[in-house]
Amino acid sequence: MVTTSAPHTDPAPAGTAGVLGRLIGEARGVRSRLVLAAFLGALASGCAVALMAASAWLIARAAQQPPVLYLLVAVTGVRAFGIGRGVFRYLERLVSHDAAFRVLGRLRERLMAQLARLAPAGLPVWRRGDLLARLVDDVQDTGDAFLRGLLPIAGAVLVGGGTVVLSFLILPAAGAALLVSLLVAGALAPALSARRTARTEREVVRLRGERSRLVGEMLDDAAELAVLGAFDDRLAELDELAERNRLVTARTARTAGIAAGLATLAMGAAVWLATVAGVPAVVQGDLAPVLLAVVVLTPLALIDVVQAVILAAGTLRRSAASADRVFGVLAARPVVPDGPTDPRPLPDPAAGVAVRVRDLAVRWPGSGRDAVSGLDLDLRPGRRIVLLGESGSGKSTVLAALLGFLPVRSGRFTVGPDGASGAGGTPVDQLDPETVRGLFGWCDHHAYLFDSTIVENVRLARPGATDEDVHAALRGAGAGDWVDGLPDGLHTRVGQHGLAVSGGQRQRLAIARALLADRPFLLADEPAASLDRPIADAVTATIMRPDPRRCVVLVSHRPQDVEFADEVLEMADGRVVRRYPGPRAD
Ligand SMILES: Nc1ncnc2c1ncn2[C@@H]1O[C@H](COP(=O)(O)OP(=O)(O)OP(=O)(O)O)[C@@H](O)[C@H]1O
Repeated sequence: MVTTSAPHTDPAPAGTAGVLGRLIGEARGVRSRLVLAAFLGALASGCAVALMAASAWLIARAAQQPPVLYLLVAVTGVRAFGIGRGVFRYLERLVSHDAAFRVLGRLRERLMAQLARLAPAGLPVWRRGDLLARLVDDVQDTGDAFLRGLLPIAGAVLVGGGTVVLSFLILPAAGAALLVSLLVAGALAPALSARRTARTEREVVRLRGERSRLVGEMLDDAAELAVLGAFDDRLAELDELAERNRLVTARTARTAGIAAGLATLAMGAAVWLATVAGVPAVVQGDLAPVLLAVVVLTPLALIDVVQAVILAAGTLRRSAASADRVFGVLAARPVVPDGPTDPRPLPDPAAGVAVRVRDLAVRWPGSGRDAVSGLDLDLRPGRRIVLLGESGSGKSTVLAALLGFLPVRSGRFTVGPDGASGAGGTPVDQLDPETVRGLFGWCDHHAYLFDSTIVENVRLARPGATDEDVHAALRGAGAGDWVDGLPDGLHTRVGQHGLAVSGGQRQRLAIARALLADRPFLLADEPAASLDRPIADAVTATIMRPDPRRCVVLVSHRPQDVEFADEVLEMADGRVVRRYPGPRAD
């Protein structure tokens, strides 16, 4: 079976500033939307501050009992700011989410393309659950860097700066006091909390990946763990992770709480300082009494703004840790290099294609030795080759190499028209890897079935195929009678992971897929493994049925399978140790 595993360690985490810089780089094309969102956010917060200032002025002025006409503008202003706050916040949400989702959409597309480049040999460097956490939760958190991080901070700077200028114009001492308070509340408090929680935010994200990995493994292997009695150990491990997560989260929350308290105190100090500076100014006639209410009360409206900055600072650190994990996937180098920019054309498959392998050596990522070496192989239309050998002798690796899942370390691997000499073939590294892979059909005993119908599961191999084509492939795979006997026929659902079908039926669906794909080369990796002898014989006979257009390579543990072969290769320790013609050889 073609599976891979290699230890993976993420590179050292990048600093928050570096990751955020890269994230801003990712926002190409939506930057004007982000700037607009920052302005709309500032307008919404600005309306809240203006509402407080206008209300303060209105109350103070009303206390002087002027003709009501003098109050009308302020009354209208209070209404307008009250409405404006909601309207601008709504618009800000609309624009910022639109921008963030565009960035995330592009990021997800690139991640999917990267997974396709890495699969299959390069993917298992991440455990499944961890990779899933990176693709779902971490990408989501990455979007928060804009929505709950950068934008609230940009809005706070704009509205905080504007309020300081306003206060300064009314009473310079109050403006200066507000500036200092804002620096303490909006910069010093978040910076202090950042120092204390720099590692914990990263740890929260890492623990989430760990948890996801563990839960994934428990769900995948639930039956085996239950039988082995190992479920409780896993649950205990999960509990331990949850406890560590609780401790780390509590520490982060405590620090954020202290920072929020400090910020509130600083803003309270701004109110107090404005009062201390404002009252003598009123007594000396330097400040109108109604404006005293404005400079004293306005800082209160900024408390929400600075609290949002403190939350944003925490969000930015967590988002940066998440984005770093996402960028880690994007930065992974594929095991097999991308194809040439200007690939040579393939021979026309209809006219017959031949694959020629000479002295080929390949090795798995992370392994220090070649899994297969010195391999010679000739695949031509109509040939049936059986690979025999002990477990671990390298049979599946030969198929992985043919499928282009592993790079050629040494030797020759060429594709050319049938009948051409070796020199007539083109080396695979000069061809488009996808096109070369398109020459091969693949069928192994772990064929994955999606929770869908039989027809859709088989049609995966050729998306444009009609129901009749699928039915013909199923008949070819010896599953025609079984499918016809089902109440819903082709449209019967196979259940989650194909649990509603037996092992033999699953194999036949896998063969039907390979037949429907109708590729010139069919690679079958122990398709009859774990099947009863009569069913295994029937499945193998179906795959090895003579077809002058198709070449089949069968990996098998069953010596009796040589009866179908033109050529038999026996492998041991990654090398072909014996090669002889099969009974069907010309
Ligand atoms: N992902 C991998 N990473 C590292 N080494 C691997 C990997 N997959 C296979 N190998 C190694 O390659 C060698 C050949 O394994 P391979 O799976 O090709 O043997 P096989 O003959 O197909 O065995 P089986 O019959 O059990 O499937 C073994 O030493 C194995 O440990």
